Amino acid sequence: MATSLPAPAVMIPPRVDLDGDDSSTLVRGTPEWLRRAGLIRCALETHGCVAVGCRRRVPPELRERMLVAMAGLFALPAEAKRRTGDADGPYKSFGVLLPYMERRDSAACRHEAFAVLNAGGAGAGEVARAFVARAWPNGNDRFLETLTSTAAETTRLARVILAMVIDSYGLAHRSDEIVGTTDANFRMLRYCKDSVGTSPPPDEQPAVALAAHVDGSYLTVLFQNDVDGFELRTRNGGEWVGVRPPGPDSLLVVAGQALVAWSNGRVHAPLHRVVAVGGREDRLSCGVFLQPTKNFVVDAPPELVTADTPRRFRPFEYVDYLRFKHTAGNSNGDDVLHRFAGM
Ligand SMILES: O=C(O)CCC(=O)C(=O)O
Ligand SMILES: [Fe+2]
Repeated sequence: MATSLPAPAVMIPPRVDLDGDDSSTLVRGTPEWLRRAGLIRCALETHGCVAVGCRRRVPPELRERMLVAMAGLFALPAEAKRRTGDADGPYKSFGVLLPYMERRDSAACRHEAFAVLNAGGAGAGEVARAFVARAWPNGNDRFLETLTSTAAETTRLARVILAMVIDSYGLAHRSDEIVGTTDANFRMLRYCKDSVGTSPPPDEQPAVALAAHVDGSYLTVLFQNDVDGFELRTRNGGEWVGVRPPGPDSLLVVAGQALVAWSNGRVHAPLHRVVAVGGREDRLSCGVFLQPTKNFVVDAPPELVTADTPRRFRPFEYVDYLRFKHTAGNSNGDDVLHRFAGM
């Protein structure tokens, strides 16, 4: 009798609503803000991810519009997509494989990604306009408006979540400086059903469409269409579990290594990947990577270095960490921060 692998475990990340109980906004510093901040922090320490509900900032209509816009972008001829790529410019885009991915099997080729760098700060509008002008020389105002709104709102949300985590450690007086020195890169991904769309035979592991990695950001805030495939490795057991997407009302927040370093190892940045689950449609996902600005020195505050929790990482400039992580030969596994800055 044929044996099959057990069905992969699925986790449903805890969900925290940021909209407030009525139409009011959640007010910073209030007991309710701190209560929800505590839930987010706890989820990031335990699982490295959390789902957040935020209809006000990123309403389902905007997500839907962005997903439709992305389908149009990915449907462009390869030549138009390639035009958006520029190793030296702000468009680290189509077909650009990071060194750590090149060394892997064809998994790296099973997805396409566009990155619009610095999509959340001053000058974000210019960057988005330049990106769109490269993809559509005759212009595409609708795409530009959708990209700009989605990147801006998702970035704002990511900054609120980062402030909540910092406040939740009792360090509200440090939030403004840390949150104010962040960059946000917006990323759009497609996992093509033609290359990943067949379910593996029951006795085989699923095909990996985005190689396992950790994010370098403080936080990554993602949403997707209804094609699953995101998996993470749990903190203690180390097994791969599928993450059930939180639905059209919420976004998935994944912790990255900058937050691990800042929190002196309290937050967990999970190793994650995207696998083919077989489908009728392409998987589309997008989101914002909120990270320290290049020359920001990431350093755990003295309040988080205690007798029980001695310093785990030396202070480092974020750009040096990125350089280390993207150097061929330094894999992008969950030990990269430890190898770069571990004490
Ligand atoms: O497609 C996804 O949901 C995950 C993307 C991701 O992990 C990344 O781009 O770092
Ligand atoms: Fe990632």
